[in-house]
Amino acid sequence: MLGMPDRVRGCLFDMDGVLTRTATVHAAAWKRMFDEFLRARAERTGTPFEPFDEVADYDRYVDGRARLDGARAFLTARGIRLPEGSPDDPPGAWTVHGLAARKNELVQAVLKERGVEVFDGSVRYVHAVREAGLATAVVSASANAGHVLKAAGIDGLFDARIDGVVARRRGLAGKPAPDMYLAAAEALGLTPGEAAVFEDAIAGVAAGRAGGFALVVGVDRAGQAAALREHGADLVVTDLAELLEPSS
Ligand SMILES: O=P(O)(O)OC[C@H]1O[C@@H](O)[C@H](O)[C@@H](O)[C@@H]1O
Repeated sequence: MLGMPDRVRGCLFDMDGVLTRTATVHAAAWKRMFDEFLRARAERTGTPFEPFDEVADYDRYVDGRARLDGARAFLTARGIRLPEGSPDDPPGAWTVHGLAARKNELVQAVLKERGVEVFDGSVRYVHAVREAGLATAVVSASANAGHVLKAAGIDGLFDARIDGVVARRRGLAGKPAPDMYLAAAEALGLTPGEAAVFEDAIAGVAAGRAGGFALVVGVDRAGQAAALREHGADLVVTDLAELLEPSS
């Protein structure tokens, strides 16, 4: 039913890039923040400025991961060691917290200015899933998820939400660990074998595979179908509306 095995009784949706058109907002904010930092550091150390790649670096190091995890992963990949700092660090300070705070400042400014758009095919699919009697949850690394869902007008479509705020409070490991998806299935009263995962990020499909879910659907928004399959997607679509077609 709806492209899923019959044993599936609940659907667990990533948010940025699956439900809402916000992955590009995050990618642009990561680029602006890291480029500000990398340029200043290059000047200070007399080394060449190598910008953040909005596609390759985003997909590989930060997409789907919690803000601090993403900041750390990219810095480590560049061989840059910064102090961890603390949540009180001013945005832009040369610490993991400071850079993450600057990225969040940029994301929030864009969301405030432009609002949030949804993927219509995804919203139609969520409605169809609910009409079929299945439970739904949002599983997002973002600490801004509650605000984004509300701004998009779709917060009422989900029975549970495990987001960046909940993960921090409960000490859940972020994607690619399966913990957030497992917590969402549990919140719906389901086993992983009764739930399907919908993800556009490499770290997200990897979390779905690691959790042993009934189905992992990769949503390819950036021409990375092969990588999504390789890391855990059982099937890949470019839009969830494809799963509404009668042949599926
Ligand atoms: O910074 P936030 O809003 O807590 O979001 C954390 C991460 O959330 C994920 O959903 C995005 O794919 C990442 O790009 C983002 O950085």
